[in-house]
Amino acid sequence: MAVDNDGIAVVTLQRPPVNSLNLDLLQAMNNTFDDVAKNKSKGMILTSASPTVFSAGLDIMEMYKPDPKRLETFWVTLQDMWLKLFGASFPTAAAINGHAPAGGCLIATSCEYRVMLSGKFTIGLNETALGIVPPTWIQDSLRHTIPTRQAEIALTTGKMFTVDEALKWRTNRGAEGAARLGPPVLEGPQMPPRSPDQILNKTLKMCLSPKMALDTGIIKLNALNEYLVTERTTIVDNAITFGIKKCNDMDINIQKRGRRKVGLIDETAADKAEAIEKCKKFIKRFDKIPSLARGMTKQIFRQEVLQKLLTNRQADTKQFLDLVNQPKIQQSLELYLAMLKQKSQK
Ligand SMILES: CCCCCCCCCCC/C=C/C(=O)SCCNC(=O)CCNC(=O)[C@H](O)C(C)(C)COP(=O)(O)OP(=O)(O)OC[C@H]1O[C@@H](n2cnc3c(N)ncnc32)[C@H](O)[C@@H]1OP(=O)(O)O
Repeated sequence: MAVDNDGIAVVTLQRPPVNSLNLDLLQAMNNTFDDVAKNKSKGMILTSASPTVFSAGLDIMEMYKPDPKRLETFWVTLQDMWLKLFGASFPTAAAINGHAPAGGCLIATSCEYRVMLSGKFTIGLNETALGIVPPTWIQDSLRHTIPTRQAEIALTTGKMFTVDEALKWRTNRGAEGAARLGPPVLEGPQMPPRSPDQILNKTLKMCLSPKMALDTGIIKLNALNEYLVTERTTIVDNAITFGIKKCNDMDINIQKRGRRKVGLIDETAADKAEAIEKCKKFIKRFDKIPSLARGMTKQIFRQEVLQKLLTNRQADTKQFLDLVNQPKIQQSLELYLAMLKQKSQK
């Protein structure tokens, strides 16, 4: 842990090669979170010493052929880590400088703010894809971060989000929708881009002109009708071009406005230093907010989710121990470890 001049603690996970969460690392995290609270730090930023992995999630070695007592302590320590981090009264942010699967995503979603490095990294709760049901409180962490519907789809599909997807969700309207209609007809001498309103107003003006004879007016209206029907694609393209130009003139970012944000991460950064700076900026937002009021408001906001685990802690532990001790799960863990080893040797 390093505390900067502003009193913000930067906590770096440092368990090579992939910061997998074993009992020792979880205990060290818990002690550090207690220190941050005791020192009355202004806030805490979690990051990783690895250049490519924030955290690979739970250390599978803790669950494979486990010692029963250690396994129980491992799970209770993980619960403690989550209760301390999710329930921390001080501001928390994650500078996610690499992959964050499963338990890695849990740490990130337990924080209040997330900045992830742009690049080929992924983040998400992949448990379902591994044949495991994520415990309620782990599901709650995601549901607390992104909209319920997207959380349900992500959890049931074991979705690992790319950085871009984590920031945004699927597209609906906007620039990409326009692209689906084909390339817009750009400005030219024959067809300058005009809004549909401009075209109709001009025709109406012509038709209402006292100089216009009735038969000429009818001919013109018929011509307009034919034009609207046969040239509808061009008209739509022109309307889109017109809209895009207007948005650009008004400095409106249509690319961003057209996409729905999933918000699993709040911002991206080019490197770790920038990610930490952005996290600090988030924490400094609370400089003028009384810290007691802030902390209590956060805890009330998160209370329901925290209380659910506190009430069901023993049952949750028993469920985990029963699951891990199943021969079928032990077999899956063995296969998964072998697969990871094989992949790392390639
Ligand atoms: C199957 C799980 C059953 C769990 C049973 C019940 C649990 C209920 C609780 C549910 C809540 C949380 C669950 C979890 O967190 S489970 C862990 C899920 N994590 C993953 O699936 C990530 C696996 N790792 C990776 O995908 C990659 O390692 C990663 C993208 C993170 C990094 O890739 P990179 O190429 O940089 O590194 P390598 O893959 O080469 O790995 C290097 C060495 O590290 C070992 N490794 C990786 N991840 C783990 C891990 N989670 N636990 C232990 N060891 C891990 C890997 O085998 C390599 O080892 P060697 O160098 O010795 O070959």
